[in-house]
Amino acid sequence: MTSASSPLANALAQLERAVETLGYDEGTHQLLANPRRELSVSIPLRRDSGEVEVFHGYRVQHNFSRGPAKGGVRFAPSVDLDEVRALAMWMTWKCALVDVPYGGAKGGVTIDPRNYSQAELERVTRRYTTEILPIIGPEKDIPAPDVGTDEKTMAWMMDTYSVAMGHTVQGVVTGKPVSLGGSLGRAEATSRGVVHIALAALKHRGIAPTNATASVQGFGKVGAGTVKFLADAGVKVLAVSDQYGAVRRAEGLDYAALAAHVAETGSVVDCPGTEAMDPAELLTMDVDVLVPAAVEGVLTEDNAADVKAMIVVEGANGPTTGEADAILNEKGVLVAPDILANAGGVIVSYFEWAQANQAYRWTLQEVNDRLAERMRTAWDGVLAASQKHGVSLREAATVTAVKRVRDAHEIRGLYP
Ligand SMILES: NC(=O)C1=CN([C@@H]2O[C@H](COP(=O)(O)OP(=O)(O)OC[C@H]3O[C@@H](n4cnc5c(N)ncnc54)[C@H](OP(=O)(O)O)[C@@H]3O)[C@@H](O)[C@H]2O)C=CC1
Ligand SMILES: O=C(O)CCC(=O)C(=O)O
Repeated sequence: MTSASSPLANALAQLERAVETLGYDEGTHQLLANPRRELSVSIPLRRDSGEVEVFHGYRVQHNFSRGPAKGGVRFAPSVDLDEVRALAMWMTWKCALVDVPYGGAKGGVTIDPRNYSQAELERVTRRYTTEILPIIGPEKDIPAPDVGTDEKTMAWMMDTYSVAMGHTVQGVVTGKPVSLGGSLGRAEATSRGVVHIALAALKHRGIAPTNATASVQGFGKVGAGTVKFLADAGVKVLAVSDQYGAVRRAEGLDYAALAAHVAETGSVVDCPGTEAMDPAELLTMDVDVLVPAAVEGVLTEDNAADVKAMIVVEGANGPTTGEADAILNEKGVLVAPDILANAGGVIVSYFEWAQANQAYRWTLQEVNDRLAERMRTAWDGVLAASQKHGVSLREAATVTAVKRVRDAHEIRGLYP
């Protein structure tokens, strides 16, 4: 059952508003609301101890009107079919918004990877890949990392798929290790993109980066790089959190010290030179920019009114519930929505796929320059649409993306 503030309810409500604005009929609405294809699988694992455990896994392909489906694979205890449906729908809008030639998909396995050995995670990944193998492929659906997965997961997925095909297929996943055909710059691309948007938003609000402060929720693949690139730009990052707690430093956190401490202990908690703080307080502390970069639904009707940041940059997918979004808009907070702010990852995934298809490697400079250009273009377009129509950045972004997807259906002749 989808609760009123669940990610799926949130994604469907965003779509409904865009459909209303665009004046589409109910048939078109349903075409855009329903995933094209969903696969639920069960994944038996023989644990290192010899016991057998069975996990649930999913791959949802929301739309392929603009190209093959594209989106990450999440390993987390929260994963269920509705969460994956929401994330797949957001991928469709994200890919359309930044104009990469993909539809949207997402996958996941309901598992807490922290409780399993690397050998167990490899077996889970290989079995999951085998189960979803009939519907993935470089021209069908191209997975990538998300919460709880990484380049190693992608290497196992690529290998499992390639063994089944009888030859190496680099284009079946992105976010692979560079030594296996991954792109230079993919690992940090989402964070770089988040920071391009944060800096554009600060500029729009007339705040110099060197006068700005920020807090970042999450210190994983997206959050850690965000701390680094914000600090590199001169922004003082005052606080950061992970699943275990939060830390702060009034003079600004030292990224290198945090990264070294996390490499040693697995958490930002107790990093030397920092003070412990309540993780909930990080979301409402007095900073210019708040970057939620962990999970969905963290800004809610219960804390949105207390948010002091005047800029929120959504590194995570769906961190703001519909109710919180309305409160933040009412307060005049500039919310850079997920489908814009965290699109750097899929943009460089597209570059990685293009490099695999071309069998030609781009330099890091080329990747970063092209990423920056695409993020700037997307920001300018969304800001212009929001100003022209007097709507939030989220509404402007969603309407732009939904229209592109619906237009692709119409041009292809698949339109009802
Ligand atoms: N990776 C990518 O390229 C992209 C990711 N995203 C989105 O960004 C978000 C983060 O993904 P990613 O960085 O890849 O995932 P990771 O698994 O690498 O990191 C997740 C981070 O969130 C932390 N976390 C989890 N739950 C909480 C919580 N309740 N409070 C505070 N921190 C928490 C984790 O803590 P701990 O370290 O303790 O486990 C970890 O630091 C997700 O919404 C994802 O969908 C969006 C676009 C692309
Ligand atoms: O890189 C990709 O293909 C997708 C990344 C992703 O899952 C996301 O943007 O949410």
